[in-house]
Amino acid sequence: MTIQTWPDLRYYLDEDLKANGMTCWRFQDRYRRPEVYYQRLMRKLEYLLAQPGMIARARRSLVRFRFMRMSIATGISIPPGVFGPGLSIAHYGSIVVHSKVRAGAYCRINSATNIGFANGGVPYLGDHVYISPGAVLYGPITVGSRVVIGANAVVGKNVPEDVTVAGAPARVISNRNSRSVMPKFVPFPEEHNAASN
Ligand SMILES: CC(=O)SCCNC(=O)CCNC(=O)[C@H](O)C(C)(C)COP(=O)(O)OP(=O)(O)OC[C@H]1O[C@@H](n2cnc3c(N)ncnc32)[C@H](O)[C@@H]1OP(=O)(O)O
Repeated sequence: MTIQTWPDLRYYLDEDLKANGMTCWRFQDRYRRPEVYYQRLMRKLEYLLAQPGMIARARRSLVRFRFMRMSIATGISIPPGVFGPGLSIAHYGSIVVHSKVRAGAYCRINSATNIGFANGGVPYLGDHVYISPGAVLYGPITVGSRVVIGANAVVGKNVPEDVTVAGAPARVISNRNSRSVMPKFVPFPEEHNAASN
């Protein structure tokens, strides 16, 4: 699912706020939560990229400019169209994600992480994947839903659902899933919840 319509955009913005522990967006949050502001500009850009016409193109240029400026200010480089609804970016600071990566809903990503291209492809991540600080994911791999990637893990192979992996190279260290490490405010809706715990 990607953002195509105005209701899609509203849905993504609402789920992103929930996943970041917020109930509404106020002007001052641009300065208090710059990583969430970055994310909102990313969602607006995703919406505008799907709109035809001259006006949309003009608005797209403006939003893209503000998005790029926030990218430099926050150190976050997540291209539009990568993460599903309910993304939660834990802190500003270096986060780099390749534009072809696809990730599901309600993922949480920490700083000093990199999800990138290698061996001819990029990772595909399921829902509710928790990425700890310093993790690197690369290559044409699949990371199952509700996985925890440990701090400083180097992940270059497929990871099954509902496990915790850590180390370099990463290996499964337990069958604990991301429910145990996600903050309480990250939603686990029923449809994303079937196999957890
Ligand atoms: C600013 C902020 O606060 S942002 C938030 C930052 N914090 C985080 O993101 C939390 C990151 N947490 C981790 O990395 C944790 O280690 C987890 C969640 C991956 C694993 O936690 P647990 O399931 O409790 O694992 P546990 O501590 O029992 O360790 C099990 C084994 O894995 C090893 N292990 C755990 N984490 C790692 C790791 N990141 N890298 C390598 N080995 C690890 C342990 O040494 C232990 O090995 P042993 O059995 O040989 O002694």
